[in-house]
Amino acid sequence: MAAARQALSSSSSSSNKKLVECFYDVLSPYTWLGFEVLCRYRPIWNMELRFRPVSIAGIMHSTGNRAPALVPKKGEYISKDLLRMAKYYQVPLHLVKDFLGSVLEKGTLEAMRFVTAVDMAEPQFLEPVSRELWMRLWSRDEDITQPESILAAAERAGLSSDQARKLLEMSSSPEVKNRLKATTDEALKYGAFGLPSFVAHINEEPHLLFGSDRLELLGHLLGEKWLGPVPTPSKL
Ligand SMILES: N[C@@H](CCC(=O)N[C@@H](CS)C(=O)NCC(=O)O)C(=O)O
Repeated sequence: MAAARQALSSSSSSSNKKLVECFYDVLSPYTWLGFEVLCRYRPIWNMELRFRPVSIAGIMHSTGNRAPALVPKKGEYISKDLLRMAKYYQVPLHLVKDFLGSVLEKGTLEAMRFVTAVDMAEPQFLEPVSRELWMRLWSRDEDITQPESILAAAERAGLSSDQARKLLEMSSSPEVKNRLKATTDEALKYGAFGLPSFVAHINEEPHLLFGSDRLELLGHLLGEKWLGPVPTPSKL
């Protein structure tokens, strides 16, 4: 909350942009869809978009929730829904063959600690590093748990191998672990129970929205027009 207040005061003094926080973990495929569409709207809507890395495992554990894919019928539905949404949202998402074993079991804690280190030390790389991790896992079905996988994503995002190694070292520090936990706690305080969780700050009131399918409503709350998942200049 303190971070949101600080971002609000520094942004609102220089512009009227409304702060939108996107709480995310690269384990979540639905979040990737929402993340990409919000990036497309950043130059269109009068908003300041802030990416906030969290731990989805921490959110699930604290709220007593669990991954919907663990309910077999939901898992079946989600496999179809994700592909339909990916096509509609124009995000190159494909299904992971062994989601329960290779993703849920191993988790993304190391990857999200790395992302948090990037946020703290090289914030200009936060967006591309997150995208490259999603590309590895949810587009090419590649590992993101091993250090070399994380380093490969970081270098693809434009970090030098030296920078990436330093960030990897930093990602096991208490500062980074505490920051990831603090951001996860912030999301929980806003009422998050899953991801993506977006928090729109309107008239100093935080509004929590859950789901990549809530972006039209987000636009409505911001007083902005929804132009579909792929807004083009001709529609402006
Ligand atoms: N309808 C939502 C589904 C989002 C979703 O299922 N997110 C998962 C992680 S990928 C989650 O956290 N689910 C928690 C829940 O459904 O309670 C969307 O379109 O984004």
